[in-house]
Amino acid sequence: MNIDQSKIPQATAKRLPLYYRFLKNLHSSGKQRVSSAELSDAVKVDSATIRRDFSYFGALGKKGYGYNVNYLLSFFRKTLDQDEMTKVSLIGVGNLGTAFLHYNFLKNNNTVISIAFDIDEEKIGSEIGGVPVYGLDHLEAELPDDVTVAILTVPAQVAQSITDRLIKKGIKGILNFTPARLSVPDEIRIHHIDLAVELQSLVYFLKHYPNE
Ligand SMILES: NC(=O)c1ccc[n+]([C@@H]2O[C@H](COP(=O)([O-])OP(=O)(O)OC[C@H]3O[C@@H](n4cnc5c(N)ncnc54)[C@H](O)[C@@H]3O)[C@@H](O)[C@H]2O)c1
Repeated sequence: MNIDQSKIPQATAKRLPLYYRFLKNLHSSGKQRVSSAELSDAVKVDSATIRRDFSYFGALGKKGYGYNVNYLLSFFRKTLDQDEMTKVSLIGVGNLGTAFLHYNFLKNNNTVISIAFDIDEEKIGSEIGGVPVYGLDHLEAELPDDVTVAILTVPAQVAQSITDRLIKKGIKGILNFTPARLSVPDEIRIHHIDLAVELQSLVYFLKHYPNE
């Protein structure tokens, strides 16, 4: 089935990796079908939302049968480009950056950090978690053209200038962990991740919706 991916709402697209991970586990345990109620319980998304999400990609669960796990998995694999390895760069090999380099992204999807940059002479030339660390001076020379995603874990004050260089070099998407609000051209995609905001939101929900 051919699905126009630009028609999938962003909120739905964001839940795909969640569904994918759970379905992969189901598949490896030998399960062939799953109901939206089971899925809902596992991924903590209400079943009406799941049914709506799945309807965008033509998976219409049958009453009393549920969804075909194989069909969904192959759809997700294609949609999330799981058949292709996505190489990612990481800039700033400090506390956070080092933890990411040690974390095995491959475990859950086909994303791998393949190259890292820093300015610290002690880190430059080393390998951390199997990933080579280069000097930021060599960004333009060393960043391969097929790496189009970058994770930013540098101090906030240098984030914008590094972002400008990354974009010039062809980076299309940035996962920004720094508190800096970055200005980028419209065609560049930035996702901000802020643990403090997430924590605050968690505490807020616990306080105001304790029984949900
Ligand atoms: N989003 C979150 O939830 C969250 C949580 C913790 C920290 N942070 C942010 O993440 C960033 C990194 O935090 P950390 O604790 O790992 O800091 P850190 O000081 O341990 O690491 C920063 C690294 O960046 C390197 N660096 C400095 N200037 C550079 C440059 N111009 N080019 C390349 N590398 C450079 C440093 O040598 C160091 O290795 C900070 O901006 C911090 O505020 C975000």
